[in-house]
Amino acid sequence: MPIIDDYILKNKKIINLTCKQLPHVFKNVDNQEKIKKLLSFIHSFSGKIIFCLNKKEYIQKILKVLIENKIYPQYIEKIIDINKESNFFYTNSKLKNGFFDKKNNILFICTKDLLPIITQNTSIATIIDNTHIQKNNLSQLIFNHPIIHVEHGIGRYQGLTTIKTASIKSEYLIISYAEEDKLYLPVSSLHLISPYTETSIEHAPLHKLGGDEWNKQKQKISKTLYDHAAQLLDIYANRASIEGFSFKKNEEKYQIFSKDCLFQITPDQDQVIKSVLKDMYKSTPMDRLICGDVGFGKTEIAMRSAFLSVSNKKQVAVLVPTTLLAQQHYENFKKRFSNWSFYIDLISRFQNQKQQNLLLQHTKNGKIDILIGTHKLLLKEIEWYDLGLLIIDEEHRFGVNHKEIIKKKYSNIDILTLTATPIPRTLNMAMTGIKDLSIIEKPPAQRLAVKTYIQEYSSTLVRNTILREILRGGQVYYVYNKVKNIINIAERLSKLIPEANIKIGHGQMSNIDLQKVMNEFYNNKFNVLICTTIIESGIDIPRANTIIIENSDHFGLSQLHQLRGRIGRSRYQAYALFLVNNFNKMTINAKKRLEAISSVNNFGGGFSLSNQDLEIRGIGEILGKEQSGHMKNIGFSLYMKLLRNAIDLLKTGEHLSIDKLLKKPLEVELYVSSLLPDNYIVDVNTRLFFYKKIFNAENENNIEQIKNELIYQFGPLPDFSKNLIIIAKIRLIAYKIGIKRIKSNKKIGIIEFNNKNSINTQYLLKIFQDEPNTWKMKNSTTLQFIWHPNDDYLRLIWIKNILYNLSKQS
Ligand SMILES: Nc1ncnc2c1ncn2[C@@H]1O[C@H](COP(=O)(O)OP(=O)(O)OP(=O)(O)O)[C@@H](O)[C@H]1O
Repeated sequence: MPIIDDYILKNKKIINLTCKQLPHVFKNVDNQEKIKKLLSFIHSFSGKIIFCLNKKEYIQKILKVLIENKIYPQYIEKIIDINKESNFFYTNSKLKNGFFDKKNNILFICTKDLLPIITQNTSIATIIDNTHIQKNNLSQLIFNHPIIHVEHGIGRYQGLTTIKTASIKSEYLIISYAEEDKLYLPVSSLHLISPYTETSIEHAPLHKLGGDEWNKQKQKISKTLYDHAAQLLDIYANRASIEGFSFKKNEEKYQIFSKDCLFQITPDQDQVIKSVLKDMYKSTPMDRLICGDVGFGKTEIAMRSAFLSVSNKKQVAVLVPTTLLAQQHYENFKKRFSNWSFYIDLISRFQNQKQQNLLLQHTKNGKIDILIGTHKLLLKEIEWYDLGLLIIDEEHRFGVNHKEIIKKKYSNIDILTLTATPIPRTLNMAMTGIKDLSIIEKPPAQRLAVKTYIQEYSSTLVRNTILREILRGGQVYYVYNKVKNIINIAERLSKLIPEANIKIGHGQMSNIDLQKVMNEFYNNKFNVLICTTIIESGIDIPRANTIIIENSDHFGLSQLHQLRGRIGRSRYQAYALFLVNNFNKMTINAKKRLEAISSVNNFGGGFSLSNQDLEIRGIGEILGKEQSGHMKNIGFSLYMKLLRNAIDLLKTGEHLSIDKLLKKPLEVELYVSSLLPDNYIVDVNTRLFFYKKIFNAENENNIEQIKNELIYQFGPLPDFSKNLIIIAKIRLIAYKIGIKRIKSNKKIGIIEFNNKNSINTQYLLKIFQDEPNTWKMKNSTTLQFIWHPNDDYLRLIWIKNILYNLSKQS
């Protein structure tokens, strides 16, 4: 799953210079060093540049700096204070026609609330003057925010610093602890820290460096982790022991069914379908979660698995959250299976008792092959002739109670769960491996990312937005979530846009009326549907490509994402306009949600939004009460990390202790300067991002890719950064063969092995023979060496080659 940083850097080329440095540039215009950095950035960047400044006085200051340095005429076409422009559409069209179509570099000056609008445009660098907007990326470290270090506990992140000891330069993360102690953490050890979001920022319970408190907490937690891991292993074992049905392949029929699909499935869809079918061929019951963002084509996967089931004479239940979606699926399944004689039916709360009884009878006697329905499918009275597969669509919409019923009622059949925005509990199950997980990462071809705007309500804006859509022949969802007033909204909009043909749809209408409206909308009989969130789940109307949501600050994050997912489902550009009444009156969490939704404006954001949602809401929601208490002490990320280690240890039958859980990290100190200098990458968060990426890389190829990414974005690697890349590769190999520590001073060094290692002893003997003056055994697990070449880079290459050969088994 790409994290947001990744997305920003890879796809949009937005560089956020939200660092503590920049305000100083503005406040302290005499600081030549900082001005130089800023100017070098402007010179090096070939896209468009926005300065997003909070205070008017900064605008004056930066203008002064730029004009004094003759930057203005050469690099900047125009400087405007966008904040003066109150009407978004005016601003936006101006952006499009006036500035952003031009190839020259542009400097934009604006205040932060307008940033989401401007960043819709590609190739923009934004320079933001405080950390406010960055909060939307919660996975990133924020100055002064609490973080947790596995060995030292909770402290506060205080930025990065370069430290030079005996001519060696490296970069360190500063973490402050209680009593003003500070820890300097080498960037190669970033994996030891995790975010801590359990309390408000101010109330984080900081630990004392070297104190006992943290160790005590960890000891306590190891017991809980043990129990939790054992419980999970029990679940895996139970699952593996349940005997299910193993479906038989019928390649010929399956190929015919696949060929009927109206589109070419994407490689991701293909991969996911293969995993699903493979599960179904096995005799243990499938429990697989398919995560694919809104509109990515999960339904076809459901249909193909259903086909395998019914062609094995096994019934299929398709459980969906709303009657509207049930109806849509019913029609789509009927169309998709129209060349086959399988019997498909729909159960809903709108059927009368007689109709329902008949359905129940047909389900019991096996007449029905595929039954689609809402919670009705969970009724006690439903009995199946021979059920083989349960498909749960929009899993995030079902509560714990429903899931309990499912577990009991459908314990030994195959279950396929589909979701775009998994809820924390499900995410957790996938993370701990209780469920198998497949992800559809990419959308079908020809999709365009929805353009999202967050604006205060304005009737002109609403009129313009609706008109633009209907004039190009498209349709509009207008979401207003209070049934009581919805009729007034319809009147207001009819007056405002007499050109539009408007109708209402909501959950309190009779099923027949609602169905009629939806059918008419589907068939383009009118062009604006004013509706509640009933459309939120799965509704698929390719011609509807604008959505306007009133009071969008009252909606949850995944709800907003789902609603936006109703548009942009074909090849047309779609627009989402999230309206709020008053920016200044929004709650902090509402702001965070809207910032998050506008930042995840791309495809595949559902998964990261789920994670962000989790962080906004706090982790209390993820597990039962018992574990969440303990998690509060150590933070969600660390808890999950330790839990995974605990499961691994238990599997090997090892005794579990906190030291083992923490897996002492590998130490590499090689007496060479290695860092990404701040004149190479100015922004501290971007540096951190790359450090994390480099040291988390899974193999050498990944490191090479990151190196190329750096060169592409920031130019040729400085020498110190070349060293960093080699050190990352050294760490990878060292870890793989079971090395505990590599350490050196200017002349000699040591390589210390773990007791369990996989080094090639033949090669070890060979180096003793070939270079007797260089190598000796210091003790049974430690090798000592003398450094040969003088050049730092060559030394690193030398040691890397030695390790590489030690890792090769003959
Ligand atoms: N490979 C593909 N190529 C082209 N169109 C596709 C492809 N896969 C699916 N589609 C179309 O994309 C639209 C969305 O697909 P689908 O309804 O299956 O999405 P979904 O993943 O279920 O979304 P949601 O989570 O919003 O319910 C449908 O109109 C479908 O026909």
